[in-house]
Amino acid sequence: MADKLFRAVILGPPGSGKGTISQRIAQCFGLQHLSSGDFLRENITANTEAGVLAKRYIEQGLLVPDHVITRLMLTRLEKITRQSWLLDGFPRTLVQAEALNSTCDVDVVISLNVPFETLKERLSTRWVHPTSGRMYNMEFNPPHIHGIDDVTGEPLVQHEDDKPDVVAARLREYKGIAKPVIDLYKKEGVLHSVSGTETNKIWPYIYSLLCTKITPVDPEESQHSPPLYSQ
Ligand SMILES: Nc1nc2c(ncn2[C@@H]2O[C@H](COP(=O)(O)OP(=O)(O)O)[C@@H](O)[C@H]2O)c(=O)[nH]1
Ligand SMILES: Nc1ncnc2c1ncn2[C@@H]1O[C@H](COP(=O)(O)OP(=O)(O)O)[C@@H](O)[C@H]1O
Repeated sequence: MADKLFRAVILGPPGSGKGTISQRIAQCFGLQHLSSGDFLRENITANTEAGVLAKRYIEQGLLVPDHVITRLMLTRLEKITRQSWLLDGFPRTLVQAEALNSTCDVDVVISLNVPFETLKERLSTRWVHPTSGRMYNMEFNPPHIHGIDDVTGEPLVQHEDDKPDVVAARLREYKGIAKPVIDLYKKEGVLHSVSGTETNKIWPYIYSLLCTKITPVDPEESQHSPPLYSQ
């Protein structure tokens, strides 16, 4: 079980906790965490051709065109031949899921269901440290010093697409687009749906599920590590 490369995908609307849960999975199970959103933001910062194009869509709360994100992600995945991975934010559309399927088999898909009101609240109070991807929630897991990353002391930023006007557009768009992706993975028998309003309550289920498929890097530590949130 430990030797086979393991490929996982986490699905869920913006704000459902994909990034937060992916960081825990990566830490506990040693998977490489690949976030399409982080990857796009890196491209925007580096001013690549794909980044310049993506920026126009992201600022309006729209999805980046399938061919742009698919090329970026699949090129990245081709280079990862020896490490198990977890995709966060990709695939988001049926076209993307089919493109991924044509290159590899996915072992597990985790789909997060979180109520709409909870999502809106979380996104409008989300701030990040751009270099590391560390996420904060101004009400729930705030930084020690307002607006400053706990580890580096650098300023936190709010993603353009987490600003209130854009959030509503993103959530509306997600609903219709995600269903065919979820249906595809259900049909393939790899889908595991988890519902809840709190990451800490969802996490034990995900941890147990993954333990049936892959060996934790450090089982002792992962079972006893303190929760990120106190809710
Ligand atoms: N209130 C609350 N906030 C959470 C919880 N889990 C994650 N968050 C915060 O909600 C925001 C969205 O989470 P994130 O992991 O970025 O979601 P993603 O958009 O699906 O990747 C971030 O600010 C997180 O710190 C939770 O259980 N409760
Ligand atoms: N797979 C994708 N397909 C199209 N656009 C994407 C994809 N992944 C990310 N994006 C774009 O980047 C933005 C930020 O993505 P991400 O950080 O994953 O958002 P969140 O974590 O809030 O769900 C999205 O709103 C979208 O415009």
